[in-house]
Amino acid sequence: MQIKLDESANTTIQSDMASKISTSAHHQLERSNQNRVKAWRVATSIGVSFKYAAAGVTYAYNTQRNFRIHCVMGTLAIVIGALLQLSSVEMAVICITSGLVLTLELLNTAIESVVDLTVGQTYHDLAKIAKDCAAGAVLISAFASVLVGMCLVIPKAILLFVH
Ligand SMILES: Nc1ncnc2c1ncn2[C@@H]1O[C@H](COP(=O)(O)OP(=O)(O)OP(=O)(O)O)[C@@H](O)[C@H]1O
Repeated sequence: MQIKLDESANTTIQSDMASKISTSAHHQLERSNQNRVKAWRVATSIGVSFKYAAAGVTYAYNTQRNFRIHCVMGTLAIVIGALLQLSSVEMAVICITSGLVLTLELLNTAIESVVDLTVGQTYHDLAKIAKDCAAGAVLISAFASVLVGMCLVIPKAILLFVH
C-alpha cells in the first residue's frame, strides 16, 4: 500500500520530527547534568570548557617545572626540525610526540592533585603507587620523544654535514 502525502503535510511531519529530536536531545542533556549533581560547577558551553582547559594548562605551566622544561624541549625540537627542513610527516611525528609528553605531564599533575585531595599529607602505599606510576608514564614518553627526535634529526644533520 502506498501513501501519498502532499508537500505541506510532508513539511509539517519533518518539522514535527525535528522538534521531537531536539526536545529529546535537550532532555538527555538535562539528565546528564542532573547525574552530575555532585559537581561544584558544570561547563555550560564549549567556550566555557575551553576557558577551563586553558586554566589547567596555565596552572601546570606556572607550577610544574617539568612541564615548562617539556614545553621548551618540544619547541626546540620543532624549530630544529624546521631548520633541517624535515618532511611534513617527520614534523607531524615530532609534534605528536611532544604533545604526548605535555599531555601526560598534565595527567600526572591531575593525578597528583587527586591523590593529595584524597589522602592529604598522610602516607599511603596506594598514593605512592599512583604518583610513581604517573611520573613513570611521563618519563617513558620523554625518553621515547628523545629517541624519536634523534632518529629524525641525526640522519638529516649528518647528511647536511657530509654535503
Ligand atoms: N601521600 C603519599 N603517600 C606515599 N608516598 C607519597 C605520597 N605523596 C608523595 N609520595 C611520594 O613522593 C613522591 C613525590 O611526590 P610529589 O607529590 O612531589 O610528586 P612528584 O612526582 O615529585 O611531582 P612532579 O611529577 O611534579 O615532580 C611520589 O612519587 C611518591 O613516591
